[in-house]
Order: sequence, then C-alpha cells, then structure tokens
Amino acid sequence: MSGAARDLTGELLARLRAERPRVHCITNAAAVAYTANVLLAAGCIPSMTVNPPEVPGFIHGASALLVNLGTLDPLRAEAIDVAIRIARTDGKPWALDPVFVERSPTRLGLARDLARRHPAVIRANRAELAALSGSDGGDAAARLLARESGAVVVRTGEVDFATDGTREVEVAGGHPLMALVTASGCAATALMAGFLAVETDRFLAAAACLAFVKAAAERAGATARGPGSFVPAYLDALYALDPQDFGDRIASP
Ligand SMILES: Nc1ncnc2c1ncn2[C@@H]1O[C@H](COP(=O)(O)OP(=O)(O)OP(=O)(O)O)[C@@H](O)[C@H]1O
Ligand SMILES: Cc1ncsc1CCO
Ligand SMILES: [Mg+2]
Repeated sequence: MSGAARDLTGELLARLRAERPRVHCITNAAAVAYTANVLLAAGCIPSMTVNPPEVPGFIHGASALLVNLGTLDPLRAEAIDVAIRIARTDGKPWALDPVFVERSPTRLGLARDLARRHPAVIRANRAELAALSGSDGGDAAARLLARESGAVVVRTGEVDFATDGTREVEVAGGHPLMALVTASGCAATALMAGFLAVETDRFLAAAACLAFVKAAAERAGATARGPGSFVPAYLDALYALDPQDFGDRIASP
C-alpha cells in the first residue's frame, strides 16, 4: 500500500507540475499571500479574487476551487455561494476548509450547509472536525462525516488522517514548526484542491497531497531555525522535491 501510494504521489506531483492547474481561492485575509506562494512553489497557478460579480468568470477558467471560512465577511459569504454554484455547474472539484467553526455558531451553521453542497474534500484540524461532526473529532467521526457528506474527510495534525468513508490512510512526518506558521493548514487545503484537479480519485489525490506536504515540511524543518526561516525553506522544498524524496510516510492506520 505505502509503496504504491508513494509512486502515486510522485506521479500526481509530476502531473501537477505539467498541467499547472489554476486553483481559485476564496480564503481568509491572513492566508492570501502565503497560499498563493505555496500554490506557485508546488506548480499550480493561484487566483484569489473575492468580488462576487467577478467570481463566475474566474471559476469558469479555473480547474478547482478552495472555500476557506477563516475571515468570513458578507463579501466572502456571497462570493462563496456564487463560487460553489458555478463550480458545481461546471463540474469542478472544490475543497472546504472550515476554519474556526468551533468558535462561532453562525460559522458552524454555514459550514454544515456547505458540507451538504458536495465538496470533494473537507480538510480540518481536530477541533474543527469535532465541532463539524458534533463529536470528539476522532477517526470514527471523520468516517461518518465522509459517508454523510460524500466528501473525503481529512484531519491534519502531528499525524494526518484521511478517509472517504471506506478507505483510510495516516500520514506521519512533517515538522512541528508547521503549527507555528499561520495558514499552514489553509495553504495545504488549497494545494489539495490542486491535486483534485489532476486526479479524479479524490481519496488518492488527498493522500498524495498530504504526503507531499509532510515531505516538504520535513525537509524545511531540517534547516529552519524557527518559524521565520521555516517559511522560505518550505517554499523551496515544495519547489524542489522529487518523487524519490517522499519516503514511506503513507500508511494504513
Ligand atoms: N505537530 C506537528 N507535527 C508535524 N506536522 C504538523 C504538526 N501540527 C500540524 N502539522 C502539519 O501542519 C499542517 C497544518 O495542520 P493544522 O492541523 O495545524 O492546520 P490548521 O489548524 O487548520 O492550520 P491553519 O488554520 O493555521 O491554517 C498540516 O500539513 C499538518 O500535517
Ligand atoms: C489567524 C487566523 N484568523 C482567522 S483565519 C486565520 C488563519 C489561520 O486559519
Ligand atoms: Mg485551519
């Protein structure tokens, strides 16, 4: 399993770099520039417009969509609604990042509505997954949410977990400095949307993205002296990593 998954990670990364999918990101104010830089370093093209009248045009030409609730405001809420409608009409995959749903009942209600609008992937940390699923955010909750929503559910942390309700993987490695750089998770969800654009099996796309991010973070962490020097090292690693650098980090739980 792990060998095949590693080969697939390399293959999907090669596809990403060859096809350069454009990921349209409706994301939070803290994440915009970092997310765009992560996408570019990995081989994708970012676009970040949130002005609702312009969103349909941007989605029509894009390959995938990211919806991130981190700094929700009326403009972004409208942009999200329009963007999902167009993405679904166009048959493009979209990824949901339900940032801080545990901190706002309004946001939690919106995230639950969005989860019913067929996201390809929902990527959350444990607290967000717990709130969204009304549980402890454990593996069983992720599995149930995946079955209910039809999305691949990904929980990130020291060890990442992904499930489509039937298949599941754990991805270890990376570096703790990831948690000290704001928008690490936000940018990873955007990158996952890029992988969804080049692989129709959403579970394999998500697993490959997780392995790629962990491998790049591990390489960056080897030279970083703290969060500040971690960021450029991480961008360089996303840019430079080759398939043989992934290691056997994807495992069955
Ligand atoms: N202790 C850790 N060790 C290794 N990797 C980690 C650790 N904590 C988080 N990560 C990695 O950091 C990335 C972001 O995961 P995290 O769960 O922190 O997201 P998040 O809370 O949504 O972040 P943000 O909202 O700031 O974007 C993932 O790729 C995850 O694998
Ligand atoms: C710090 C912060 N506040 C709202 S979104 C965000 C980025 C991490 O999700
Ligand atoms: Mg987050």
